[in-house]
Amino acid sequence: MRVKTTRRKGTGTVCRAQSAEAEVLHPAQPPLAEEQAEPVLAPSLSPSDTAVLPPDHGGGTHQFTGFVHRQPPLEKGERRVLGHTLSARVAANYECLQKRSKLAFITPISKQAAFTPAILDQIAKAVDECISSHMPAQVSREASFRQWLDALPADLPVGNSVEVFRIPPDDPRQGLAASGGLGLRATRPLAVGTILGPYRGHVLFQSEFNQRKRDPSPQWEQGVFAFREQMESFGADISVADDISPHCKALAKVENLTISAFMYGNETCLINDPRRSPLQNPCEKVAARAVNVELQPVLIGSWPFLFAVVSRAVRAGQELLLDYGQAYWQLLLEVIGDRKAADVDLAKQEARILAQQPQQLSQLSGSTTGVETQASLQDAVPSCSGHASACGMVGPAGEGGGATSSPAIRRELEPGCPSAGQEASPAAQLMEQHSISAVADEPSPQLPGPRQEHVALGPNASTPLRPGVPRGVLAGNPRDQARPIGEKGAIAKKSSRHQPLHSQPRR
Ligand SMILES: C[S@@+](CC[C@H](N)C(=O)[O-])C[C@H]1O[C@@H](n2cnc3c(N)ncnc32)[C@H](O)[C@@H]1O
Repeated sequence: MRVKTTRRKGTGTVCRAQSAEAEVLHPAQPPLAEEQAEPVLAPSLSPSDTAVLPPDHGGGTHQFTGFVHRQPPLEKGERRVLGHTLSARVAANYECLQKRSKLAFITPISKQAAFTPAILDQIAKAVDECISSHMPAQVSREASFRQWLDALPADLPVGNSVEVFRIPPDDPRQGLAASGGLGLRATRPLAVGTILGPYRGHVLFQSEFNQRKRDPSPQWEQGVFAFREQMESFGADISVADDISPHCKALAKVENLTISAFMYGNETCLINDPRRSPLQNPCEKVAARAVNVELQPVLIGSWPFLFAVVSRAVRAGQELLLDYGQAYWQLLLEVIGDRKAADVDLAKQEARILAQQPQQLSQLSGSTTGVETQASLQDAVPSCSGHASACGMVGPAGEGGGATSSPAIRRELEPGCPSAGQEASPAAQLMEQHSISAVADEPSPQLPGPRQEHVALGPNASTPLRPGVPRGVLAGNPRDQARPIGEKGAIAKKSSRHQPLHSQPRR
């Protein structure tokens, strides 16, 4: 969701005093009788009959989901702020920007009339109150803005005004219930401006995100394409308009940021899209009244954080719904197409190998069953030795599953692997003797090659789940510098082999 900001001076901003004085709100907050926002409430899930509890992130395949109780541990250099786990590179930029920040503000970035200035003010105040109520006791209200920033809590809870539920089988949205989908609903009436919580996730530069989605953890057993699908499905771009503020020029020049809730998410990552059949018709439009939540970027100091905020009054029991945007669904369709093509390709290869050489393969593996033969074949497929992780390969059979034997996947994922000119491994030589490599190396016309992806939406496009963002100089490395963002109101997607498609992934 790349959102053009039309921030009005003096609105939607909470100014925190730099001095030892108490915080100053300005402008004065007008009372909003009907649309009184509430700060995020204490954590807990309502134990209703259909409520679903999140899995722990603690090993086993169940960790591979969006909504997790415990997030993965921090990697070296990473930092967790307000539910946003910043990669080491992002964290370095964050620290640098915040250190130099002259902005002692909490500023929701206004976008496309989603919220009135009064509601933006209210959001700013609610964020401030929510953060303050989760600050360590030693950071008083009189702390300087810098101290306050340094002490921002690692996470903020989602209150018990929402609960997770399983989508019922009679839900009119095609495929949502069948995929075992979860959703989020209100447990009581929610007013416009209510903050549901941070959109918790892993914040990466776009280039890091592209690398990460090709590099699943060794425990992931469903192939690289399925991993990518999940990463995209829970991804959102953190979008800040270039002219967000004269104080934030540096930020506007940072490379695009993506946040993925996959394996990191809280309840907010379960907010569904209201479209009926977006996977059949990704261009399906959404009636504004069907949407009741926005992913709202809020600048805290000089850094944008994403919060899920109620944008239309919600009744108790009503599902919370977010317009993912057409670009999301177009990209998701593309990703699903890639995954299916890889599956088909793999199945074909395995069938052909088994049909052609069952006897020899049995002898080769010393086994007599087809299953064992497949397993030993996967063992024999040359791997990117020493590059397993960087190449996105999932290792030997038993760890990575059959998907790694797909040449298409290897083509896409093995930039660091031995090239054709290099000496083949003993296993590869053995395979060659048995006519296996010819099959494995056959090009697959259905499969896409590596692609460069970039999705950005202009201010007039409907909001995709993936917000777009900043570009820039702060990334330091020229390779990380901004890529062009599309024309206003347009979708810009670069693909070396594909026509521009739009948006996003799914589970
Ligand atoms: C961010 S997740 C939302 C939570 C998801 N339902 C779950 O159970 O994890 C986004 C995914 O939910 C599914 N989804 C959301 N809205 C949908 C809709 N209107 N129709 C079909 N699938 C939908 C898609 O699989 C999509 O990629």
